[in-house]
Amino acid sequence: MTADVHVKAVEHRFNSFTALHRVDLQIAAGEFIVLLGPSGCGKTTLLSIIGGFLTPSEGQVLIGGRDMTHVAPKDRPTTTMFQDYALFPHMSLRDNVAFGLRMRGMAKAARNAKALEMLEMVGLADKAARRPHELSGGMRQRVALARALAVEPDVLLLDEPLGALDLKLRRQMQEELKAIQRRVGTTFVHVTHDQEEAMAIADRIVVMNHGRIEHCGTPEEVYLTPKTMFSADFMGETNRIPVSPAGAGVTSQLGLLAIAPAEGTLCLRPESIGLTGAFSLGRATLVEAAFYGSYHRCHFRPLAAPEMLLTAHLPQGEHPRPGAEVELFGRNPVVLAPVAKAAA
Ligand SMILES: Nc1ncnc2c1ncn2[C@@H]1O[C@H](COP(=O)(O)OP(=O)(O)OP(=O)(O)O)[C@@H](O)[C@H]1O
Repeated sequence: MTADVHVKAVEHRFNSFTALHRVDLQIAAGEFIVLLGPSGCGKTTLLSIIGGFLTPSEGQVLIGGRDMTHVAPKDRPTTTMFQDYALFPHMSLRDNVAFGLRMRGMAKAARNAKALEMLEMVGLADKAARRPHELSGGMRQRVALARALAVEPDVLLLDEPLGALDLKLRRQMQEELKAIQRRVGTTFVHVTHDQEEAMAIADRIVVMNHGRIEHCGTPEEVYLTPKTMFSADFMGETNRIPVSPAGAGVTSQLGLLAIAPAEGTLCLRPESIGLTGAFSLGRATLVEAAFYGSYHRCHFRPLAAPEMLLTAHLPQGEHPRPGAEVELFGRNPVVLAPVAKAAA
C-alpha cells in the first residue's frame, strides 16, 4: 500500500510565531523522503501536519489525491512511528505488533498471522513470545516498525526513529530501514537532524531551515550542488572561496576566473580538493595533516592567498609532509550567489 503526498502552501503558526512559511512539497508514492534540518527548523511540525496531529494555519495536505487537511489522524492512511517506540511493556512482541489490527477489529487468528509475518520481515519471528524489556534497543525499534507496518499504511511517518540508538546500531538500522521500505513499497517520510543518515537512506532529502525548504533533491544533488550556503554547510564541510566579478582578490590570485566568473562564493568539499583534479588552485603549502583512518585531513595555505586555509581530505599515503609545497587541484565546484535565496 502506498500513496503520494502533496503539501500545498502550508503555513503554520504557534500564536505569533510562524513555524512553517508556505511550504510546498510533493512526495511520490513509494518514495523515501527525509526531512533534514537543525533543531527547531520545523521538521516535526511538518510531519505532524501530514499525520494530522496538527491542522495547518493555511494550506492543504493531499494524500493519494484526497484532501486530508482536516481529517483526524486515525482516519488518514498514515501511521506515525515515534522515537520512544511506545511499545506496551506487558504485552508479547506478537501482541504489540497485532495491537493496531485488534483495534481495527481483525479476527484473532488473522491478526496473529499478520503479526508473525511482520515479525518475520524484521527478523524477530523467533522472539514473538518475548516482552519488549527482553530486547535490545535495535530490536525494539524493529518491533515498532513491524507494528507500524502491520496496519498497512499508505504513508509511514517516522520522527527520529533511530535517535536513541548508538552510532553503530544506527548505521545498521538505517540499512535495514531502507531495505524494508524497498520491500513494502510504502511511502516513508522520515525526520532526522543527522545529514549522514539522510544521505544513507533517502531517495530525496528536504533540507529545512527556519520553517522553509532550502533545497529538495537527491542526496547527490543536495551534497554536490547545494542551492544555498545553508544547505552547503549543513550537508558537510565546505571550503568557501570568495569570488568577485572583476576578478580581483582571491579569485584571480588562485586563477579561478574560468570556474567562477560571477560574484559569490565558490564552494569546494574537502574531498574535492587534491593533488589531481579538474582545475588548478595554484601552489600551496601543507600546514598540518591529521590521520582520520580512511583519509588524511590536510590544511593548505595557498601561496597566492596566504590569508586563506583550504581543507582537503587526501587518501591515505597521498599527503605530502607538512611544510611541503604542492600544486592543488579542485573538482565539483559550486558557485553560490552572494545572497543565497531560499529555494524549493
Ligand atoms: N506547541 C508549540 N508551541 C509553540 N511553539 C512551538 C510548538 N511546537 C513547536 N514550536 C516551535 O516551532 C518551531 C519548529 O518546531 P519543530 O518541533 O517542528 O522543530 P524540529 O525541526 O522538529 O526540531 P527538533 O529537531 O528539535 O525536534 C520551533 O521553534 C519550536 O520551538
